[in-house]
Formats: sequence, C-alpha cells, structure tokens
Amino acid sequence: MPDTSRSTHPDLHDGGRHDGSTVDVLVTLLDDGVQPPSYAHPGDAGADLVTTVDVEIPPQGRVTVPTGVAIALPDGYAAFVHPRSGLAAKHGVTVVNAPGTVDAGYRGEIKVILANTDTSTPVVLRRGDRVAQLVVQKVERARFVTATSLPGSHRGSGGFGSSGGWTPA
Ligand SMILES: O=c1ccn([C@H]2C[C@H](O)[C@@H](COP(=O)(O)OP(=O)(O)OP(=O)(O)O)O2)c(=O)[nH]1
Repeated sequence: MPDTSRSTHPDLHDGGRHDGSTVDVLVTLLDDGVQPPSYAHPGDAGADLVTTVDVEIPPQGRVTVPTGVAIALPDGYAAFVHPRSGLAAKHGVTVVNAPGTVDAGYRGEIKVILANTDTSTPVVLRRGDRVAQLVVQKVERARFVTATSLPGSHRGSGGFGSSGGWTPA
C-alpha cells in the first residue's frame, strides 16, 4: 500500500528524513556569516544558536535577536529554544519564553528572546556569540477528548506544592 501520509507538494514538504537516532532537518542560512546549528560535543542534546547582531541587554532588560537560520522540521517534531547554562551562570542571561517552541510548520527565522536578570550589570553580546541551544524532539499531537469525569489517580487534584515544602499565599 503506498504511503499517502506525506504530502508530495513541494511547498508542503515536511523537511526531513528520520531513521530513529538522527533526523535530517533542512536549514536555510539567512546571513552570509552563519553556519547551520551545530552540536559542540557528541551526545549533546542542544545545537548552538548564535546572534547575528551585536546587542547590549540592560540590567533586567530583554532583547530579541535573530539567529540567521530557518528550518523545516519533519511532521511530528518540534524544536525548543533553551538557555545556555554558561551564559546564565556567568551573566544571568536566560531565554524569556524558555523553552521557546519552534513548530514543524514554521519557516521563518528562528529568533531568541533573551533577558538579562542581573540587576546592575548590562550584558554585551557580539555577532556570532552563542546565545541559546536548539533541542529537536519528537512530539505527540493530542486528541483532546471531552469527558464528564477523569479516572482516579494517586495525586488526584493536589498541585502547587501539595507534596510539601511550599504553601501558596
Ligand atoms: O523562541 C522562539 C519561539 C518561537 N519562535 C518562532 C517559531 C514558532 O513556530 C513561532 C511561533 O511561536 P509560538 O507559537 O510560541 O508563538 P505564539 O505567540 O503562540 O504565536 P502564534 O500565534 O504565531 O503561534 O515563532 C522563535 O523563532 N523563537
């Protein structure tokens, strides 16, 4: 039986091939000086993203920086823009919407929304600096089924610190 689950329309191609351990992700480079995202070490989960612009983030400020890359993920995948621990530990820089979600259908430039959590020191980032990491993952698409009641569970409806250590105000 032919596989009809994947579109053959060139504009709707899902962008990649996957064999269980690696997945091909089509990348377009929108800036002459930019390389495709790359993993610093074998086994790394995140591929580094760079800023293509110089920016200064004021104390407790935020900026959105372009990365110069656009991708086409296969259907059933998403990519997540995570902070880099080094930038967080050394300078207090994080990703505001961490993890940012890049949908499989998104073809625009990946951007990173950075925040400087330091209360007194601005952070200067230069074109080419690694500012975030992109984690590509398989994701399930849920079918939300309305029910009149939910099956019981050990946790039940307890949340927000119900297991101890924190009491909501
Ligand atoms: O850190 C991020 C997060 C998202 N995106 C891009 C890819 C994503 O597919 C698109 C939309 O993101 P999201 O769905 O999180 O934004 P939204 O505010 O819900 O907007 P929309 O109504 O467009 O879905 O923006 C980025 O470039 N960087």
